[in-house]
Parts: sequence; C-alpha cells; structure tokens
Amino acid sequence: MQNINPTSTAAWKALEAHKGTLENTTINDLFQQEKNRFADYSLTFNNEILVDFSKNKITQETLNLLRRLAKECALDEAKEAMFSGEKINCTENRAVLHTALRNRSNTAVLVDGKDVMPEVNEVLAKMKAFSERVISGEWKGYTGKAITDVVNIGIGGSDLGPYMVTEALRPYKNHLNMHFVSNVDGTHIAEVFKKTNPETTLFLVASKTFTTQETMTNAKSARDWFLATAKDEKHVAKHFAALSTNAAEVEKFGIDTDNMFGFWDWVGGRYSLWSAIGLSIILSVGFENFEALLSGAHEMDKHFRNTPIEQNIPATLALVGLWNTNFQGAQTEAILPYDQYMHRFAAYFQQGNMESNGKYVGRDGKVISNYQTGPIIWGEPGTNGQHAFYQLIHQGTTLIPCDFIAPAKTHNPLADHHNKLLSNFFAQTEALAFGKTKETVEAEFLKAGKSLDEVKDVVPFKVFTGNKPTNSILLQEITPFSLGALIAMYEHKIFVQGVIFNIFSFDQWGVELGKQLANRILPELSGDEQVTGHDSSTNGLINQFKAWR
Ligand SMILES: O=P(O)(O)OC[C@H]1O[C@H](O)[C@H](O)[C@@H](O)[C@@H]1O
Repeated sequence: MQNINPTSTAAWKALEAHKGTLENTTINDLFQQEKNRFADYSLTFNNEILVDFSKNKITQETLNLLRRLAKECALDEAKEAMFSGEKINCTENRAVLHTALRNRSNTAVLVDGKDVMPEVNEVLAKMKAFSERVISGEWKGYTGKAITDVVNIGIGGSDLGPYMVTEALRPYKNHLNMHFVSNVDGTHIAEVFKKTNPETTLFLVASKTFTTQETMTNAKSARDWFLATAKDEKHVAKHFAALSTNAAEVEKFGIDTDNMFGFWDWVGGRYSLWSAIGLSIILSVGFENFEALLSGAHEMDKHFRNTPIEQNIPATLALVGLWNTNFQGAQTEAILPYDQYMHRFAAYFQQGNMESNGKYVGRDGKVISNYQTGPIIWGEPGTNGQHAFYQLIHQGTTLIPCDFIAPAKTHNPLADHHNKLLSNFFAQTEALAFGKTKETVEAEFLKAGKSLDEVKDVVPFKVFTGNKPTNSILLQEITPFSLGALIAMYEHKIFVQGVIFNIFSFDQWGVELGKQLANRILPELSGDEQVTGHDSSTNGLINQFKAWR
C-alpha cells in the first residue's frame, strides 16, 4: 500500500478551492440548472440496484476532482493489491481476501504463492453437507431427535453479519429456529435457554480467534447447560460445532474437529459472513440461497474491480461520502433501510465502517491532523426513525448525509403498506433536499385563512432549509443475490475511503485497550476488599458496585 497523504494531492487542493465556488449554491439550484440531474447522477447495477446520488451538493466538476483524488491516492493499485492477495493489512501482515470467499468464478487467488480457492471450496462443500443433514433432520441429537433450534454464539463480526443476513432473508427461511447470543451479559443466553431444549438444540460457537472472552464464556455456559441434561461429554459432538481459524483452541474447548468449519487469517472478522461464520445463514435459508448471496457479492466485486471510476458504484459512493465529511462538514452518516427485515443493517455497517476506518494514524505512522477519517455510522429502519430522530436531520444544526435504502417489491404485499412505506422514503429525500421556504409556509397560512401578522412568530420554526444530502438506493427486491451485492457495495465503499484516508482499514487495535483493562479489573471484582489501584473515579465505581451487589 502506498503512503500518500490525501491533503498533499493537487486534487485535494483543487477540491478546497472548488468547495468555495459552491458555497452559495443549494441542491435545489443544482436541480434547476441541470435538467437531467437524475439520469446524470445515478448508476444501476445489474438492473437490480439503482443508486441515485443526485441529491448531494455536487456537480460534474466535483465528481471529476474527487475521481482525480482517487487516482492520485493510487486507488487502482490498492484495489489490485487487495484482489490479488497482497498483504495490504500491513500492521498484521495479512492479505485481505473476503472477495476470495465469494469468488464464484473460481479463478486462482494466491497468498504466499498458494491458491486459496481449493480450501475455500472444501469448506463450502463441508458446510453444504452438514447443513443438509441438519435441515433434513438426518442429523440427530443425543436422544435421536432432529434439531429444531440453532444458537449462534459469537460477537462482533461473528454475530452481526450472520444475524443481519438471517434477519434480512427471513422470507427464505426454513423451519429451524435461529437464535443469536453475543453479549457476555448472562441475560442474553439465559433467555435462549428458556426457549430451547438441549435434546434438539445445536450450538455454533463462532469465533475467528476462539479466545474472545464473551464468546468463550457463553460457549462454556451453553455446554454446562447442555451437560446438565445430557450428562455424558460424548454427546457434545452432536450439539456443538465450531466456526473458527483456531483448531488448537477448538480442540481444547472439547469440540470435535470434525465439527469444525475453518477459515483463514486473511478474513477480517467484520468481513467474515461469507466464510464458515455464515453457517447459521446456511442453516436458516439453505445452501443454495447462501450461494446466491455469494454470487451477488461476487458480481459486485467484479463491478468494483473492472468498472471505470465514472460508473463505479462503490467508488462513487465513497467519493461522495468523503466530499460530505471532508468538504461539507458532516461527521456522521445515517443508513436508513425502508425494509423491516433489514433492521440490523445499520448496526452491521457500524462495525464494518467504524472498526475499519475509525483510525487516527496514517499509513506513514503519523497522527492525522488535517482531515477526517471514517464517519460515525448509525441508523434505524424507516419509518420508525422518522418518528424519532429525523427532526434533527431536517432542522438540527449538524449536517447528516443519509442513505435511504428500499426494495420496490415487498415480500409481504399487505393492503397498501408498501406504497405508504415508499411514499415516506421518497418524501423524506425530497424534503431533505428541497426543504420548505418561508414563502411557502406563509402561503399555507394565508390559504388557511390566517393573516401574516397573526402567524409571524411561528413562521421561522416551520421553515426547512433543505440542502441536506441523501443517496437513494432502490433495489428491485431483497433477495439473497441483491443483498449480497448490496453488502459488497458498502464493503468496497469503506475500502475506497480507507485507501484515500491513507489508513490501514483491516486492523482494529482500538478495541484492545478496553479488553486489557477489563482483564485486569476482573479478578479485583471477587472478594470484598476495597480497590485502590486505579484513579478515584474507577476505584469509586468498583467499590460502590461491590457494596451494592
Ligand atoms: O471472531 P472473534 O475472534 O471472536 O472476534 C469477534 C470480534 O471481536 C474483536 O474484538 C474485534 O474487534 C472484532 O473485529 C471481532 O469481530
């Protein structure tokens, strides 16, 4: 990976100057000036996903300069380095190859001179065979009964991805009841125990490292709960499988390595739903649907790798996002799916984006001081968010670019629900872009028979400035294929931004300090003696906890 500070490029300087020329221009002005704005500022993927980025404060000149920035930051070289298995995760000395997991073309992908595809295909075949036995009921629990419930125990990337996808693909699901346990809070797994029967429950212990405190604690409690009924250790093999890169730890835990589904250090946790970590997805919707998910992602990979930047959807979204954060003053991005099944999508990309690009040290090892790296990602499904936090998006003092996502076809065509849902989607992006002027507010009052004098005090509160950037992402339908493509689209958006931000997007050292300190504090919580080794706040809190528990 090259080391290029983006602010040192000619394009960045040109963008600074260009920003000034747009200061008094609104999104509304741009729509007045450019009659074909929708056609000129939207891209379609595979006739399945339409990405409309016209409601941003950008012109063709903005896009040209942003594309120049990507070129000057060596995006093409970085892209090739990733796809071809170079060790671009330099701080961990690893390749970054989630794209190989969904490489349906099956072309060779080399890491250290070795093609990884045979192993990828082998694990897929093993997952297929295992899932077919469980789904068909051929796989029996220790008392000879078929499996009815699957509990995925994992956290972070070993939870968010499979949970998000199984929820998004609920219309495709079979009879198996799926449960996801992540939190070390005993409540999470205790609630699952209440709903399940040890004789018919399969636990998937999902952990890349197989050392994560939360997951190992939950897995141990699951085994204790299981053995309290099953009694004999030998029954564990019928009820526990491991999804991991760490065979030694899996064995130590007591899970039969026949029931282990492996992956590799070149799969980042937050990019792992395509790997063995996706076993819960397969158990929920079947192997064919998982393959379709992989195919959708693979098509997006090909699009991203081969399409010129002008038509490249992930690159365009990345550049527009970077423009909004670094040149328009935004600090966050909201992801707003108008699809109830997608209710974990924003949470999933909170990890995907913030763990990847939440970095303050550049690839040169120096602190980044003059530009913003990854934005804060958040969001909830529409229309729920509208009745909660959209007030601030419309009339607050912070700029919040939003991605609106919706399927044209619903899986549940119930009366006029879907038209109502989508009318809200369209109305919101329109309101955010164009707002409501003082004149319109006054005209409405006049029409309602009020005099301007009577209403003058309330008028300012009813004005919407508009000029709020949004992307609209319309899918034909949420299918395994289109969902795979959509997820890969966001993954590559994150990649492009990371390249330009000149950071390492595939490590996550920032989560370590809290873990270390928790390990230090844990033994201090047993016993009643006063704790004195920390600052006064931490000591005080721990001691109050001990007094109250
Ligand atoms: O899959 P595991 O090794 O259990 O890791 C689970 C998660 O925990 C870590 O703290 C990382 O920050 C995440 O990237 C990872 O997804």
